[in-house]
Amino acid sequence: MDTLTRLETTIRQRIASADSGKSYVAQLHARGLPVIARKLGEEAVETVIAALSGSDEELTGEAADILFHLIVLLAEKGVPLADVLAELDRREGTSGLDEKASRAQQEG
Ligand SMILES: N=c1c2ncn([C@@H]3O[C@H](COP(=O)(O)OP(=O)(O)OP(=O)(O)O)[C@@H](O)[C@H]3O)c2ncn1[C@@H]1O[C@H](COP(=O)(O)O)[C@@H](O)[C@H]1O
Repeated sequence: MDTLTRLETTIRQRIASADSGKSYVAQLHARGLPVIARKLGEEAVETVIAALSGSDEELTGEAADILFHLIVLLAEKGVPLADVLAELDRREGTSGLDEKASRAQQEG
């Protein structure tokens, strides 16, 4: 099992355990979706700041934080990480520029 899938399994177990005294994930779950979504937004901002003015080490840490909180958000919503990976697989090999051009054509 890869790192992100193992992390998703742990996160889902923590959400199910609902023991917020012992688990940060369970604590986030108890605080609810708006708090988790806000946390993801904060981590995104911190990642941008690290990219623009931080070290590679800081950016690595912030990138890990954002991936972690994204998987918490997906788990909270019941969206499997596998679905996101499948969507990326589906997009594989299609240039973003080609996709954008075909969208512009469809929109007239
Ligand atoms: N990968 C992570 C991980 N990355 C970051 N974090 C936590 O995410 C939080 C990041 O928030 P901040 O840096 O903003 O810190 P903060 O100000 O204390 O956060 P808030 O008070 O605002 O919520 C910190 O408490 C980090 O410890 C993580 N907590 C847990 N995991 C993984 O999740 C698993 C389950 O964790 P628990 O639910 O705590 O058992 C762990 O075994 C790890 O594998």
